[in-house]
Amino acid sequence: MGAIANRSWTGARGRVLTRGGPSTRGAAVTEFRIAAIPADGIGREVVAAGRAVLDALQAGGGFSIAWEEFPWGSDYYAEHGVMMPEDGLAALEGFDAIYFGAVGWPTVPDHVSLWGLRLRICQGFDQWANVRPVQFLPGIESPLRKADEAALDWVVVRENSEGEYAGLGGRNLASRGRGGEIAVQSALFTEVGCERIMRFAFDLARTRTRRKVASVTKSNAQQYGMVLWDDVFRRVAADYPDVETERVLVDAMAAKFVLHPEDLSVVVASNLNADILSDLGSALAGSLGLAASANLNPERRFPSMFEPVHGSAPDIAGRGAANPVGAIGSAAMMLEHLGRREEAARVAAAVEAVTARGVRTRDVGGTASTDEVTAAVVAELGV
Ligand SMILES: NC(=O)c1ccc[n+]([C@@H]2O[C@H](COP(=O)([O-])OP(=O)(O)OC[C@H]3O[C@@H](n4cnc5c(N)ncnc54)[C@H](O)[C@@H]3O)[C@@H](O)[C@H]2O)c1
Ligand SMILES: O=C(O)[C@H](O)[C@@H](O)C(=O)O
Ligand SMILES: [K+]
Ligand SMILES: [Mn+2]
Repeated sequence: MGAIANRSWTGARGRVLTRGGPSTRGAAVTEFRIAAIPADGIGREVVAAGRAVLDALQAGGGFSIAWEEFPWGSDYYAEHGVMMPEDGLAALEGFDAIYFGAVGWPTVPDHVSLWGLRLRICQGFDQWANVRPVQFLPGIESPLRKADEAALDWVVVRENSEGEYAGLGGRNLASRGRGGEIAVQSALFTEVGCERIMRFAFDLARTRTRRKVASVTKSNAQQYGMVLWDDVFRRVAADYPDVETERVLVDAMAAKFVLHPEDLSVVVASNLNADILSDLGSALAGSLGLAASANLNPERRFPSMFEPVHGSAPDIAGRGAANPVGAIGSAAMMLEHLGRREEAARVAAAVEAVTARGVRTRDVGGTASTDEVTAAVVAELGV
């Protein structure tokens, strides 16, 4: 996780807050306006944890955070019939960043909750790059026998605006009579969409020790969209002769995650392929609860959104058992995005010190609660 803070997730083109910019109050104190959307289940528990860490950090001076919390999610849906208000995006637009928990609860169909909140924000704000690091933390055991710090250190770069999540298709209940229903779910691949995520991946690879990008494809079976994906990859790669490349079919990449993790650095994949692979990567690092992510609008025309990779985990919600490390790591990525690298590095180092000491939640073999891990991280910050 140290690497989360030490690298620029926006790649070589990374700039600090050109959109709007922070307001300044008093001498050299920067104030960030951050929208918190905890949403559902353990999303609420881990957002509270991440906020506690950031609040402890801001108490130490240098910057301050003006939080505004939005009560959107499945409870809001029960009351209002929508996951967020019609003008919700307009309400978020003026913020410097969005800190998100997780959306989804058994009372609302998952496709309604996901499309009504997370995808509405990601797609509405053109957060087309979803950056999901997979990293080794001290004191945490990986299910991979051979994994150590060097082997488990890669980033899944997820195309976050189109592909299998284009929402194209439909269901026809009537045309073929009872029992004959049909549904079509199409994927959309555009040259522009493929090119921008691939350039992002190559720029990111140039900031890493191992300059390599692996492209995940399925062009043997998907002869239109994925062949375009491959063609664009080849063309973009030609502009980065200093970066090693590889093209791997998604099923083989799943195996490679397990068998040759040391051979990966940046992994670029379409929306659905990356969604699946990033959960596998998190599990290999030890738990879904460890993984951080950033939904970036790299041009900074809109706020970017930071959230743990995991969902609302109804099976453990409300018990104080959620691992807050993924959410805290996402808060560190948010700080880095806001230009506070030094503080981001301190958060990452504090988390590493805490896991190394054995203060861990149950999913990673410990006995500590969400609050205990959070308090240990805050104490470690020493502010
Ligand atoms: N970005 C998001 O908001 C997001 C992501 C994934 C799933 N979802 C939604 O979340 C709901 C539950 O989905 P799911 O069960 O498939 O995935 P999940 O990520 O919520 O949980 C999968 C498993 O991992 C465990 N887990 C996840 N996060 C953990 C943490 N921080 N600490 C300890 N254990 C953790 C859970 O207990 C569960 O056993 C669904 O409604 C789904 O649509 C939302
Ligand atoms: O966007 C998705 O696919 C889901 O919310 C979730 O699985 C995620 O990874 O964000
Ligand atoms: K999430
Ligand atoms: Mn997922």
